[in-house]
Amino acid sequence: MDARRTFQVDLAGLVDLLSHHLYASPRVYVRELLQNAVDAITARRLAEPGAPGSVRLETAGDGLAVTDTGVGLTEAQVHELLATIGRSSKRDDLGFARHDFLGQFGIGLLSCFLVAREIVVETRAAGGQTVRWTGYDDGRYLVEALDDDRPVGTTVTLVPRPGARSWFAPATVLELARLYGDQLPVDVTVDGTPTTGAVVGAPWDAAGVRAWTAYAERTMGLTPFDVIPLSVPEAGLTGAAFVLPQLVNPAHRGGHRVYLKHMLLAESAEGLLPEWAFFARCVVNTSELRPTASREALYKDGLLESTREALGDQLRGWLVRLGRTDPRRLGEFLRVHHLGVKALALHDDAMLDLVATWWPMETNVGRMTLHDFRERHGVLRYTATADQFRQLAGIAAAQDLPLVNAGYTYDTEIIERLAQVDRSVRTERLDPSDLATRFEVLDPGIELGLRGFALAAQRAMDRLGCEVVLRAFEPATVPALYLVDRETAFRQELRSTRDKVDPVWSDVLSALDDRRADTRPQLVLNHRNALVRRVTVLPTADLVELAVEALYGQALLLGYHPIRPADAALLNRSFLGLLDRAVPTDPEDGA
Ligand SMILES: Nc1ncnc2c1ncn2[C@@H]1O[C@H](COP(=O)(O)OP(=O)(O)OP(=O)(O)O)[C@@H](O)[C@H]1O
Repeated sequence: MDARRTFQVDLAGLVDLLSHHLYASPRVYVRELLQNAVDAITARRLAEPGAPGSVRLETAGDGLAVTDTGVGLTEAQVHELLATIGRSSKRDDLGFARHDFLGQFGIGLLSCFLVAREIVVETRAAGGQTVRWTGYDDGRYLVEALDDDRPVGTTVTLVPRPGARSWFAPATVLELARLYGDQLPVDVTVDGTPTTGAVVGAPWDAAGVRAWTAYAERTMGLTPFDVIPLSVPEAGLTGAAFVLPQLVNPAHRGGHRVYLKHMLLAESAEGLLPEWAFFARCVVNTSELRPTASREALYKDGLLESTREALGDQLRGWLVRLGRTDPRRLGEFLRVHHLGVKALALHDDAMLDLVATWWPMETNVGRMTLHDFRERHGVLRYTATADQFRQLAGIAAAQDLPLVNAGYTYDTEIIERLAQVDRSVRTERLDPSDLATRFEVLDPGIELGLRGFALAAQRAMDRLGCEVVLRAFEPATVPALYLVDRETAFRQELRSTRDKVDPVWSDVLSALDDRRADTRPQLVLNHRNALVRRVTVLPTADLVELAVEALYGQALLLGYHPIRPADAALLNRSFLGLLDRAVPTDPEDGA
């Protein structure tokens, strides 16, 4: 005996699955109905090219009727296609989706049960009799032959579920039909109002910038900085990328408006552009990319990947072209989107060149591009933090050292990458302690005369692990500089972090620390500065200490160095000490 049986399907359970796990919202029911109507018209036109193509949605009573001029179904087809979940007429003999059609899974009609308790399909195929199929949400269905002579086509009528009536409000149906179907190549009306064609269409093939701009304003509420036409023939894709007029957060990946065979798939699809292209939003129509079963996103496959690359190339091409033909406009673009372009430059030579040629950077000899800086000054000398630039820009300029502020995001990497890509590019990261080697040493006679001062000053600074050096440098207005080499600065920061974190991290950080490698930070006093010269001849060691401590504190603050507790205590002491000496004592006050 053959023990094989057929699965039973619990329709209520399946509808629940669809509504809670497959579709994001019941609103997709309008899309599925439109899609079936359009596919039926396509099927009819395959045999009868001049056949009418219209879809009428009518919100009579509290339900909805959708009438199409498509192929219709024979009674046998009704039994086969409507009564079997997962059966579709839109797949070929091998079970692949047929290219002409939108549907493929054989579950679309089921989605109507998200909002309807009853679905009635009245349909007539050419040469056949009208058939009425009534499906109930408990899984029963009824098929009857009708004796009427309606034109070839189908009317699907939905009887709302209690609680789902709002999905059938005329304004809602109109809005949804427009949303999903405004690009369909057939006439769709909702209660007589057209929703397709020139009224709200996208200018797919007209492709004029003005038409696209108007489209972007209408659908995305933005006036693009520019419109880049897109085309990827292997994906049957055409459309446009809108360059955003404002800065967007790179972490917030914007979605794209994707139409699949002219039916809206998603208003915010991801994965169509490479991540770096966050300055653009697309609207595209594709015939070859595949939808996920919920039809709300693109299926991630090799074709999507190669399409993404091709679209990335088209955006990159636009940027490079703009650099060649309209640098002023490229400048405007970069002012808004430089972060994205710089991120791109880390991997892409054309973008690297674009940034080096067109992006003006802050330098201590005025704003200029890296390209111009190199032409004028040879070596790309830079500081890796903006604080260091602020501290050293003026001093370096006075020593004739042109300096780029590479403290902004990606700038250091970009400069270093320039040297990797082109061996003739020389770069140099300025180490503050190297700067001291460019300062003039004092005349040995003068130096000898200041020995007493130097000893007292060094005594004051020993407590802070700092070495006092006397030099002469420009600008003379700067009395003192606190210079610490890069490695030591790093370890100092590590130590101050370690003091603040919990023991586990503290141990990890200790392992990175090697005090023996520390070089002592230097307090460089400027003998060209009049105040410093006066300090060097102060009569007592006490006063020298106070004054040197004050100069130290000022140099720390000026250089944006971190203030440790010991520094704060010292600043306090020297400030109050100096104040005490500056303010006359009150004769009345015994103290
Ligand atoms: N308006 C219609 N006119 C003619 N045939 C229809 C109509 N609506 C549905 N059908 C038939 O019913 C079948 C099942 O429809 P259903 O919407 O469930 O799945 P599908 O459109 O094939 O695939 P998908 O789940 O991807 O939408 C279709 O393949 C089609 O043959």
